[in-house]
Amino acid sequence: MDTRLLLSCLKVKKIYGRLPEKINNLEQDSRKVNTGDLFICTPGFTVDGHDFYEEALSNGASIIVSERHLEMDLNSSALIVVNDTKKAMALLANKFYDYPSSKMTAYGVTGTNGKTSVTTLMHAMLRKEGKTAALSGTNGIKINDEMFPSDNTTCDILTNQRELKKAVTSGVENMVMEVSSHGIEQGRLHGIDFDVVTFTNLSHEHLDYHHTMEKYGYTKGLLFAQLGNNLQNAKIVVLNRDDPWYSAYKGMTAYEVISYGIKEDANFFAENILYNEDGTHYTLHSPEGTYQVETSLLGEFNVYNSLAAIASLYADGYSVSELVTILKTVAFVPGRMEKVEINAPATVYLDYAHTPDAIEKSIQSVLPFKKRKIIFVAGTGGDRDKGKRPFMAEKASKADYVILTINDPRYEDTEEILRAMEKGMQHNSYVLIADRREAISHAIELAEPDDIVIVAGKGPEDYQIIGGEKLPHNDIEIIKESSAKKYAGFVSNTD
Ligand SMILES: CC(=O)N[C@H]1[C@@H](OP(=O)(O)OP(=O)(O)OC[C@H]2O[C@@H](n3ccc(=O)[nH]c3=O)[C@H](O)[C@@H]2O)O[C@H](CO)[C@@H](O)[C@@H]1O[C@H](C)C(=O)N[C@@H](C)C(=O)N[C@H](CCC(=O)O)C(=O)O
Repeated sequence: MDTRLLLSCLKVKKIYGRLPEKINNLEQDSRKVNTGDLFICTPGFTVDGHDFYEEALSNGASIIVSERHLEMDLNSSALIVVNDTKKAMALLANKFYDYPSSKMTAYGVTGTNGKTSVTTLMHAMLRKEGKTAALSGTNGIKINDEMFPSDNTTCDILTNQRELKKAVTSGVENMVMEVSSHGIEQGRLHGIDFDVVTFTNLSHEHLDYHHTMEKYGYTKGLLFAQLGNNLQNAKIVVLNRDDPWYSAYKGMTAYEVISYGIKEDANFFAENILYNEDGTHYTLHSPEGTYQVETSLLGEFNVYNSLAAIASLYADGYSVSELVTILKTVAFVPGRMEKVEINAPATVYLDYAHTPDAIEKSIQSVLPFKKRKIIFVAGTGGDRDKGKRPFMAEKASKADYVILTINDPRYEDTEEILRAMEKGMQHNSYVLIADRREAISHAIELAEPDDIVIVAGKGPEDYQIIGGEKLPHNDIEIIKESSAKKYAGFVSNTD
């Protein structure tokens, strides 16, 4: 791209050296820089990108964007000094990739729990409507039906803009993005021109990062408030009417609000809810009339998730009756109360729940059809929000038997993690097993006919982080292997 055109979006303090005519690429990681790239030095949580400008230069960077003066050979490269490199990166990325989000219908979904379910549902429903759609979130980036891995739930600004550009270039007209509070706080969303943003719920999570619920809630709210930065086209905010943050978020946005819920009067209101093993049925009152909704998704939290997905797509003009019909055909959201197909007299679900609230909802969702015991595998992560641990165990205590284990130990002492969780246990039917594989096998080993096992914590993730290493790990495979071992020779009555 022409350098002067690119830089026209920036307010620079000073330019040193001679600018090249063209820039090949933007990069924030010195290790990935190639000849002719512009390298932006950003201060991080672990290291400062300014410490790597020499590596970027030796890899061929022709421009360094920095917050301070740097010693470098200004005959072969240029230095641009700005006040805030993170903000500069957002401006440069949008300009370089030509504002891709403004060329598509962009949906953003935020909240503590339910982001992956709502975005996955919306993406699946858009695809079933025959639309082109990208999905970005915890499970990676999906362009139409092709999946690509990604490092964060909400990618960094450069990755976001690059992937959006890729989607636009391949003709994609819609994108659905999971928006994390880290993403909002770190400016990973700057310049993304959302058309509809949706809030699921807010509960205890990430307090290692945000410190208080007030700060966490306020950060989430910025997504609704910052929509006001771009007043060019109509935008809609979709809010959970039953969440205590509803009024605050309604007040923070300048845009029209559509509400959904099952308790307080809402634009999309569900009643007569029936839960059973094969799914959920409810009556939906909507601005377009009343409909009977049938979904194979389990539990009250999925009533909220399905309402959020329907309301968000309605906000962009889809007909409620069509959405209700399409919802019936969406089988499940991977790793979210997903029934694992095994040849066994017990039922096993895989779930991503790793917050107190999500664990409570996960157990609640099977209570209506509980016949015998509920065995719950509860896992938490090392080096992450430590305050939530006892509360997770407290909620897990609603199950008859609990196995406390670890999702990703990272660098933390596993005994310490388990002991912290254990403090919240409300009964004595539990065991601590640090090794996740062993914990899952133990749950399956204990399960008797008609028991329900819920393996929670990692959902469909295919790795485990131990120390600094990302090792292969798959809960579903372990469930299947353990069940095959325990129930070898079992013949189902329905076969
Ligand atoms: C604490 C945190 O959020 N860190 C995020 C942050 O990293 P950072 O700013 O600390 O980066 P850093 O490693 O210190 O490096 C600073 C700069 O030096 C550069 N560098 C570094 C090393 C080098 O050799 N050369 C070099 O140029 C880096 O490219 C970077 O530009 O910015 C990076 C790019 O956006 C993120 O990938 C990274 O997420 C880390 C991996 C992470 O684990 N984040 C979690 C907490 C997170 O964001 N989670 C949410 C999900 C929450 C939910 O479940 O709801 C998410 O959206 O994923």
